[in-house]
Amino acid sequence: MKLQLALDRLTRHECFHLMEEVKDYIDIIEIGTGVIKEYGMAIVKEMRELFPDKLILSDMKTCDAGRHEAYQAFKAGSDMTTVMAFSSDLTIKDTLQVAEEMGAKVMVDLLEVHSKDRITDLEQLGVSLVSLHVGKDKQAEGGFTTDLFSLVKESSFEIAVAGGINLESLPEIIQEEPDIIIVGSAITAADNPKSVAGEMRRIISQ
Ligand SMILES: O=C([C@H](O)CO)[C@H](O)[C@H](O)COP(=O)(O)O
Repeated sequence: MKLQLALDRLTRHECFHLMEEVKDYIDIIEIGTGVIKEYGMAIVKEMRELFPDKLILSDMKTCDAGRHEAYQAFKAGSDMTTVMAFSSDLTIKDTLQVAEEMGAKVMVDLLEVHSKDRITDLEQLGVSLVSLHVGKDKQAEGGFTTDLFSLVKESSFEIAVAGGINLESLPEIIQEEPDIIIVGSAITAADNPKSVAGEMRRIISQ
């Protein structure tokens, strides 16, 4: 089980400072959508240079122009990019094709997908990694809960989970054995990010 740190709603300086602080506990650095919108692909390139041993996911949240955006992410040094599950099949196919060509990976974001039919479509498109995700705004009604796993039950996907996951919710979530735990604010907005990241790593490694 991997721990992915989502760098969202942070300045460039805060992103690098935080990563330095928690790097020992993190497997995947997620450059958040808003951070990419603020600083462009340049910040992905800089992270790649500073953290050559970490996996990097650019949270592009692509919903159109899949080929172009996938090239942007991978050419900047990302190991993974994200595409929205509600996008056209053609967008998802193009993104997957570029990833294959570049030896990289695509995480399909299931934000607001509730239909098992879409899950079947994604399997048929050759998707291998999805994220069960409760969006930031939706978290006002509650964060990620284990009920969400039912959407992908019996699928063969690798599963990532995201949406307000914290030290309190983590122990129950790991019982479902997802492949990737994505955590943002619980670490980035903590008084002591290093101690929260360390504790999360300890819980995941148990
Ligand atoms: O993808 C995310 C969200 O849509 C904001 O861009 C976050 O990276 C993800 O939800 C993890 O962050 P937290 O919910 O703060 O843990």
